[in-house]
Amino acid sequence: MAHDHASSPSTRVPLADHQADVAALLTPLLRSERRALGPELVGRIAAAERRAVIDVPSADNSQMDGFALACADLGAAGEERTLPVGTAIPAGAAPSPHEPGTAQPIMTGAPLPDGADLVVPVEEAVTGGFDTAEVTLRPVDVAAGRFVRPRGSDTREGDTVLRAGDRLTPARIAHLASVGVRDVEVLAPVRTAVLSTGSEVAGCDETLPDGGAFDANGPGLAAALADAGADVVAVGRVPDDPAALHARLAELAADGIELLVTSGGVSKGAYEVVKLAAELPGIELTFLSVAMQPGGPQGIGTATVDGHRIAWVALPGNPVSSLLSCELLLRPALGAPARTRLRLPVRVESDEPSPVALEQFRRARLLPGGEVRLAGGPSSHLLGALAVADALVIVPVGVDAVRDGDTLTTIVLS
Ligand SMILES: Nc1nc2c(c(=O)[nH]1)N[C@H]1C(S)=C(S)[C@@H](COP(=O)(O)OP(=O)(O)OC[C@H]3O[C@@H](n4cnc5c(N)ncnc54)[C@H](O)[C@@H]3O)O[C@H]1N2
Ligand code: MOO
Repeated sequence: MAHDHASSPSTRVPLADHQADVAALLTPLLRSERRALGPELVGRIAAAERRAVIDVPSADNSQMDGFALACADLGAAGEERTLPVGTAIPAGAAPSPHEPGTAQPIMTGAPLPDGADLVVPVEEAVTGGFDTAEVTLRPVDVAAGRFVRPRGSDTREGDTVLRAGDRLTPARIAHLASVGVRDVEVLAPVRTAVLSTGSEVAGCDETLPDGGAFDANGPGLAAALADAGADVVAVGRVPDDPAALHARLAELAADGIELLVTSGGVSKGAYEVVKLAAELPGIELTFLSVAMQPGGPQGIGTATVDGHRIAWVALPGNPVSSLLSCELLLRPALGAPARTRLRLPVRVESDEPSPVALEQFRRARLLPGGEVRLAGGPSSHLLGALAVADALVIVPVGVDAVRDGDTLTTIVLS
């Protein structure tokens, strides 16, 4: 059954409210799974906190190939001292206490013996070296702790090294491994289907009908949803025929789809296929107008087919509208980490009007000097400008124009 909330200005729904509704729809789909650390986890989103199992470094160790010794056996900085060469300490050794009065060869990463308190790098040996009986050192500095990496100076046992919502990156995976974490809880990808609606929409391997459009939304939404952590298992198209859409829903239900994202068919035309399909049994969709541009017309609800319930987010068909809606509604609802938001001065050639009742999202390029320049106009078919944009400038409700030099909140997309 369809519920159509009128879209007069007074009934427009604030973006934040619709974001909350989409998040609530998807929350039951967000489950976690335990996975061993591995390269396939790059981009996955942590579902639980993890803490360091050990101190890193695990012992005070040497930062240089050189000589471990006691400050007391050296003179002032720059002064030469000749010392007998003691027992060498390779990385991985468990050294005995420091032999007082000696300079013990020590390699980078090897534990500092008890009683030694600095390392003089081998480059500061004037004569002799690792394999001579004596070495003459002229250290440029003799401070205790020189070239010693203290135990736990990177991370301490018990430190939080991963929080729920963090995205796993190569550096995070390296850090987790270094502190003894072997596996992590990550969000299980939501089994998702993307359907582009519209009889004018053709696949890139098809002949374009007169006046038609190649399907931009299927590939674009699939990529954006995968980037947000979804498992996109089906990407398809349906014509403006509610029966065809209904038949497709049955296939998706049989395939265990948990989330359906459609584009198109939600505005005010005579052949709005999603709205028409919403009259069919098992479908509960609410249509609304969100106070945003692009992306005003939206739908949300469920389809229950053969006892299988699919969460359904119905996005508008214009390519920029669907992709921006995915960014603002579905990405956070899938648990992806929030994008960086910066307050930046905006550069425009001349005043750019903005609908005062709507939160407007303008495509933009970040400038090297910490400013941002609008790219292309506000129309929601201008996909080329979105393709080169690395930022979205938010023009809030109540603002009627962007003027050169205005400072506005900017979402960094890259
Ligand atoms: N009388 C009104 N007309 C429209 C309104 C309105 O409030 N009153 N809203 C406009 C806004 S805003 C948007 S956004 C669109 C949304 O329309 P639909 O969701 O019904 O989308 P369609 O009509 O199916 O398509 C719109 C546009 O996008 C092209 N399109 C659709 N799918 C794809 C695709 N997969 N790949 C590439 N291009 C696609 C389609 O050909 C149309 O040009 O409604 C406005 N109208
Ligand atoms: O909301 Mo529509 O997306 O402005 O073109």
